Amino acid sequence: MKRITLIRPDDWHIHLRDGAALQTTVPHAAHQFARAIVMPNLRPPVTTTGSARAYRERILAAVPAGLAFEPLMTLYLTDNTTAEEIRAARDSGIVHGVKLYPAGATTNSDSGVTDLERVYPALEAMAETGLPLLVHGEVTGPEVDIFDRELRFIEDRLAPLLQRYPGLRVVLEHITTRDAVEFVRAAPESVAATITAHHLLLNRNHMLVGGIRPHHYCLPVLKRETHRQALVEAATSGEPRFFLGTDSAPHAREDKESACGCAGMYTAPSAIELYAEAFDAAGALDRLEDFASRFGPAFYGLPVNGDTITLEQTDWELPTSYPFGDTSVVPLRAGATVHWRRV
Ligand SMILES: NC(=O)N[C@@H](CC(=O)O)C(=O)O
Ligand SMILES: [Zn+2]
Ligand SMILES: [Zn+2]
Repeated sequence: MKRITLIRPDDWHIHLRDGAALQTTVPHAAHQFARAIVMPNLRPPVTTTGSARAYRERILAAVPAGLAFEPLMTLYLTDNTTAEEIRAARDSGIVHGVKLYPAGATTNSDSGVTDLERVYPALEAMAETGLPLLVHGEVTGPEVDIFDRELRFIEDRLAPLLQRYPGLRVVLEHITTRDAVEFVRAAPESVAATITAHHLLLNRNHMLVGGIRPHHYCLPVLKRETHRQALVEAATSGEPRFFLGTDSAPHAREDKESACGCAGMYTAPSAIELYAEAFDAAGALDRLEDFASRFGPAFYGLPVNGDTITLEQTDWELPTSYPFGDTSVVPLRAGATVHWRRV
């Protein structure tokens, strides 16, 4: 039986939600990962260090006894974020990034940035202090096809932004296209990208062929197979600027299985196993540890974790759903087989 031991991984992009949902999301994350970059798109969003500190306490209160889990907090960038707020965040030691959601791009992004010019003072402070900008890289104009929104963001928004702030540290989150891979490769070393397990495993046929599958709908939306292949190639390349970020994004079952379903896949319960499947399929299991456990800490200037996890190639079935507050959440692979398992 194939087995692999890794330095304990971290998740550099997760949605834990809030309130009762934390009782589900935090244990799932903490069983997998030592640390996670926690996205701030709550309602209302986490826009200040004070609210990040309070959210961090609520997360820590949901960590199961006996597990160590460190939430790495982020602020939600708005048109009104000041340079002082950025400096306070940096000085706090608990905030590790600032998230740019173009207004209207994704779940709970209506308080997002309407025009990059409005956040120049905040970006300047980030470039000065080295606090990374974490980017949901999609434009939102109704005239732009949903499959082109990442590329348009890169060319029309991100490239000029990096010209203006060459020192700015940027993580292009949950990349989905060959174009994004090429952009990161050509960009300065201060630019990196996270890649999800679902974008390594699925293409848009998995969402649309044989019936529309709301649990395979996320943003940026799944792309064609050639893009998936480019992502696998990047993730398994050993290049340190591509690292693990699950973008695990739970929504209540009824909000997904709906005439207007929410975007997001819940991958936290079996995230590292799903990555192992993708790396194994590419014949690159020996590259998983760097991607999952070393490159993220290196980018964020943090030490690698001191303990390990072991995975073995065994089939097991994921539950069809998990409790989620007073409702339920359907994970990716619900009721189906996962081919790797933590031991
Ligand atoms: N990825 C998603 O499809 N959804 C995320 C938001 C995001 O990361 O864009 C969510 O918060 O639900
Ligand atoms: Zn996003
Ligand atoms: Zn996300």
